[in-house]
Amino acid sequence: MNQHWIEISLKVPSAAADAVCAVLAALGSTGVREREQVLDTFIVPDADENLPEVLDLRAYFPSDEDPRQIVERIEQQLAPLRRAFPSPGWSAATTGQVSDGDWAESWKQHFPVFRVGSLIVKPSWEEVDPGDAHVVLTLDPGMAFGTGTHATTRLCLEFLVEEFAARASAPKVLDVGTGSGILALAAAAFGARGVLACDIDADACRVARKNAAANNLADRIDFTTRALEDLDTGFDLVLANILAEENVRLASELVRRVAPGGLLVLSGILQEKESFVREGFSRFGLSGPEVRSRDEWVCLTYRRGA
Ligand SMILES: C[S@@+](CC[C@H](N)C(=O)[O-])C[C@H]1O[C@@H](n2cnc3c(N)ncnc32)[C@H](O)[C@@H]1O
Repeated sequence: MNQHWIEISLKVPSAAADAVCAVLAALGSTGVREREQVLDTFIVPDADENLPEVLDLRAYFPSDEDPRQIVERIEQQLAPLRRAFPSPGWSAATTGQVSDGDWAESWKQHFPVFRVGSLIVKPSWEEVDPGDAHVVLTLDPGMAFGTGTHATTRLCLEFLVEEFAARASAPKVLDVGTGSGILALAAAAFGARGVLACDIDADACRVARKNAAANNLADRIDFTTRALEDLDTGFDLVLANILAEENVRLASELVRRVAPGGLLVLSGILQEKESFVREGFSRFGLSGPEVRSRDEWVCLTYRRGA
């Protein structure tokens, strides 16, 4: 499929970048890049880190829209942000049309089809032959984290594939920090008997619901923005791909939600933070952890006593 896209270029002061990306997403952008990088960042930037003062953004819209109207709507929506973040760094939004042959090729480098055991995750623009895979999920890059390309997500997917292959009964699953919904979708598709997925970010829940519907899994997963402490308990698998600090901060609430004999999977942990997380979970009498690692990330799986 040779799909065409409208590319919007825009320079923005870095302080306004999050708000600008939210505006672009709300206006229908299917993705935003900063130079060659995809804005799918896991690590909260260090306050002392020297970020460039001006970011050169590229946002992509489906080509069935009128480019002039897109620019007009963007400029209208950005007017309050230009006032709130006064800077000489702002540029006007400009458009060009690109085809799969150019930007989407580099997009594809960031979001290739990938396989984890019996699971295939693919973007909607790719057709795949499932072969002997049990599950094929379609997930497009959007404004929520989690197309599976990040090591922390991949580690959780590896866990899910192995766990579902090994267990005799269908588990009840809680996905804390669902982002795009990828882990919840995988669990539901592998046959979980119930999946609850939460995220503090309402936009993430909206994207995740859309992804669930696109994969015919909407009736198998409940998405919520409710806080962890307000959620049910008694889950056989609790997945938390959130940062090390957040895992430790939520430790007792996470453990409380695991059913006796159930598993707690903690991801989003840089290797250098592993001992900090182990320490944070040492007081609960859990067994483990089993450790998986990829790049500079680790994923810890604990089991609660039966
Ligand atoms: C790194 S993303 C993980 C997305 C997806 N689960 C994956 O594995 O790719 C972390 C997500 O956790 C959410 N999050 C962070 N802290 C949270 C909390 N305390 N409760 C619920 N969600 C949280 C963020 O909004 C973000 O969407």
